[in-house]
Amino acid sequence: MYIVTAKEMYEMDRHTIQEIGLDERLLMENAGRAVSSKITGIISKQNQICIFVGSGNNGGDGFVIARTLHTQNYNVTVLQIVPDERITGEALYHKTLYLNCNGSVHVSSDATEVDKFVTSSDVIIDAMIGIGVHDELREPVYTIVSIINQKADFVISVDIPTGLPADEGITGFSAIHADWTFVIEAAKMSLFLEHTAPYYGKWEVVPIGISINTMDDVPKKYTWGEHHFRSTLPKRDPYAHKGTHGKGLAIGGSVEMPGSIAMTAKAALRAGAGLLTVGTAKNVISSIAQTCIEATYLMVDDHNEHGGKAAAIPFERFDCIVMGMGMGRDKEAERLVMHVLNEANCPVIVDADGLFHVKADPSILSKRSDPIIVTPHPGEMAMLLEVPIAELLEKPFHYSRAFAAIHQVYVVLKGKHTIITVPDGKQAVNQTGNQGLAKGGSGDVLSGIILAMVMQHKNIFQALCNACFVHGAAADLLIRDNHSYYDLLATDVIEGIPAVYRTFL
Ligand SMILES: NC(=O)C1=CN([C@@H]2O[C@H](COP(=O)(O)OP(=O)(O)OC[C@H]3O[C@@H](n4cnc5c(N)ncnc54)[C@H](OP(=O)(O)O)[C@@H]3O)[C@@H](O)[C@H]2O)[C@@H](O)CC1
Ligand SMILES: [K+]
Repeated sequence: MYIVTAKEMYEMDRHTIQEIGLDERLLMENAGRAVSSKITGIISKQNQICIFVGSGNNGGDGFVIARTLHTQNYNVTVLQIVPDERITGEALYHKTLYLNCNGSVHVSSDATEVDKFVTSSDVIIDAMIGIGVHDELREPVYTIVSIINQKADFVISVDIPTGLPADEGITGFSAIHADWTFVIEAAKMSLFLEHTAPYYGKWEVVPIGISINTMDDVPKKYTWGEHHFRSTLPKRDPYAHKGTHGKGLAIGGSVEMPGSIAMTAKAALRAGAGLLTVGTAKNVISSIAQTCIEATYLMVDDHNEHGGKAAAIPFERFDCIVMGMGMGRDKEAERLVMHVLNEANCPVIVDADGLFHVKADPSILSKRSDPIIVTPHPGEMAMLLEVPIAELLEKPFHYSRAFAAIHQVYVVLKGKHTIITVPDGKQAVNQTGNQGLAKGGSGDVLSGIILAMVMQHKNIFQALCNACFVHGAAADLLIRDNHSYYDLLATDVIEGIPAVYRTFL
């Protein structure tokens, strides 16, 4: 499923209409029909339905929905919130068809009238404004939206809640708070932003026959879900040996935080790493070796003796390295991070404290020829980019792309909607996971899964997307079967990985 800006969506519409030749009124018919067939799945013929229609093509979709529901004997009426002369083009064509079927249309934007329609309806269908919104809502739409938000029982938005921007980076708006939104053809960016996503309520994307196979410039953002995972996870070769599945090195852990690296190691092994070495401080080895007996250990740093021993890391033995989890923020850890980035000739994943050390000299990233993957949470990403966290969260696609391009790295920006970005700007949003993952250790587990996936895939983008998928899906299955959002632990997620493989493969 593509994720688009308003501009990209208009270009997809234009291409379908002008280059493919699909009549615009037919496209509107498809849109209205597709949304109607979803709406009939969640309302009943006993419901009083009022469709709020505006002057653009979103309103045109509303008239198609009105006719479709009316001809199927639903109790439906239209409240047109703009004067008749504002309904033009294909929207007027569809209004005429609806009227020809004896559909009823009231024209009013008066607050008292609107209030009456809202309070006497069980279901409001919002087809006032779609992706054509610009700036903050003007009157009378502003007041109509407020009345609906305060008094409506159940609101279904068509394409996007009225008033909500489709794009990232816009904060000054007021919008419908929908219970459900049926999104037309492609997910709009605002579905994945913390400050806009809640306005959609539940949502589903409905295809309407847009055809973009012949477009020169297809959108570079899409969602990553079950069918991607199934089709891209490499099959295990029956003749494989442990080396086939990668020799990984996980560097991190400190006396204060020995658990982080243990979780990374266990998660990597559960996710399919062939061999796993933990590189950590001497006194950390003794404390975690019992909990992760499948791993081997390498002493990379000993704070009690003579400082770093990083030079002793046999880089040639490893296919991929992950570092940073619980390693601490002292100078020795920084030296170790820089040493690995300078010397390792395999993909390196930098997480947690590793990112803090990279901040000292981010130019080190673009100097490497082997791939680098950074896995920040929003706070770490904001720190790396030197922007306020709120600003980052308003434009996470933009900032991920900027960081990936400047430093030529892969970025996994963790969050409710984890965004995976490739240096060339391609982006995916992972579709699995839940709020149970908002706990200490979650990122350490993801790092381990990423390590395992990078070693098993040829394509790093697919590896990162599949790692996020596995991590989130493990949490989803655990919540479904035997945990709650409250009690889920990072170690439970590791033990949930087998269920992901057994369910989806
Ligand atoms: N292209 C296609 O073929 C297809 C398009 N499709 C559908 O069309 C939708 C896009 O349609 P669109 O481009 O006509 O814009 P739309 O969202 O209806 O809004 C325009 C109206 O909003 C008004 N308005 C804007 N800002 C405002 C504000 N701040 N405060 C108040 N009013 C404001 C603006 O008024 P104006 O500012 O011009 O006075 C104008 O009247 C899309 O979301 C999808 O549902 C599908 O059917 C598939 C085929
Ligand atoms: K709408």
